[in-house]
Amino acid sequence: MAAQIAEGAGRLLLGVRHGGLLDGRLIGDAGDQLAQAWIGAVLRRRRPRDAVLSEEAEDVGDRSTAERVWIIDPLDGTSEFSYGTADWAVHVALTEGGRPTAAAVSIPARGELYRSDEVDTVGGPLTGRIAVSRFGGSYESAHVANQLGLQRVSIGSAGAKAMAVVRGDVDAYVHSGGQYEWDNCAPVGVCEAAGLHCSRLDGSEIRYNQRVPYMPDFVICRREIADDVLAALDAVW
Ligand SMILES: Nc1ncnc2c1ncn2[C@@H]1O[C@H](COP(=O)(O)O)[C@@H](OP(=O)(O)O)[C@H]1O
Ligand SMILES: [Mg+2]
Repeated sequence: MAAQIAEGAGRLLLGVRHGGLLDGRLIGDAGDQLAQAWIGAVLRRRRPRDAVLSEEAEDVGDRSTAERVWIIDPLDGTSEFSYGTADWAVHVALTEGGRPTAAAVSIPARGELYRSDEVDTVGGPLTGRIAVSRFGGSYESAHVANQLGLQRVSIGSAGAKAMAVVRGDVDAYVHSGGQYEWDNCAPVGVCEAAGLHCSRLDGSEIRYNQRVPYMPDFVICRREIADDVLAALDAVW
């Protein structure tokens, strides 16, 4: 279900970009609203008993007592989507007891769909690269890059950066300074299924469906470098 939703919303969003008829703020708003409307309708019809936390909607259901909560970002990387690049994503995760148990991330402009039930374990040679935000990343990510000698690669959208680790394009994605649960829940669900290290910057487990859905810091990286990344962070975090 998560994968179908991520793929379907991705098709809708490609439709929103069709023909270059909209631009700027208008295209971002249209994308956010249309993807949210469709995803909300699907979950109401198909999973009426589950609670839903989405960037673009009021909370649905009582998240404080619900065991099953869908955490959705209908369009992550709205500014990249508006700008016309390919680094934007749809995030769909089911959490149970605060952990993602089924997750999908689509990167529609690349024709890619990542799903926790089918993703391969990430292997192959390390690349010596780290994904950072288009806005340059944080002090902590720069420190990790310097300590491990990683080259920084700018990618928009949390989902697109996380999937760059899954694809094997980069070895790590280190974020601090703010994000919400919808920005990283489905990406973390896919990355965990792909055998990657995922934790808060202090090394603790990432838990979702908190009362205030703020998830401001995390690291996603290849297991081979996880100890070194956490040791580097220990000095600054
Ligand atoms: N300091 C911060 N506080 C809140 N949200 C942040 C943030 N930094 C990044 N984000 C959100 O995380 C997503 C990826 O950002 P970035 O590409 O800069 O890494 C974006 O989501 P949206 O595009 O869904 O708004 C962005 O809004
Ligand atoms: Mg987002």
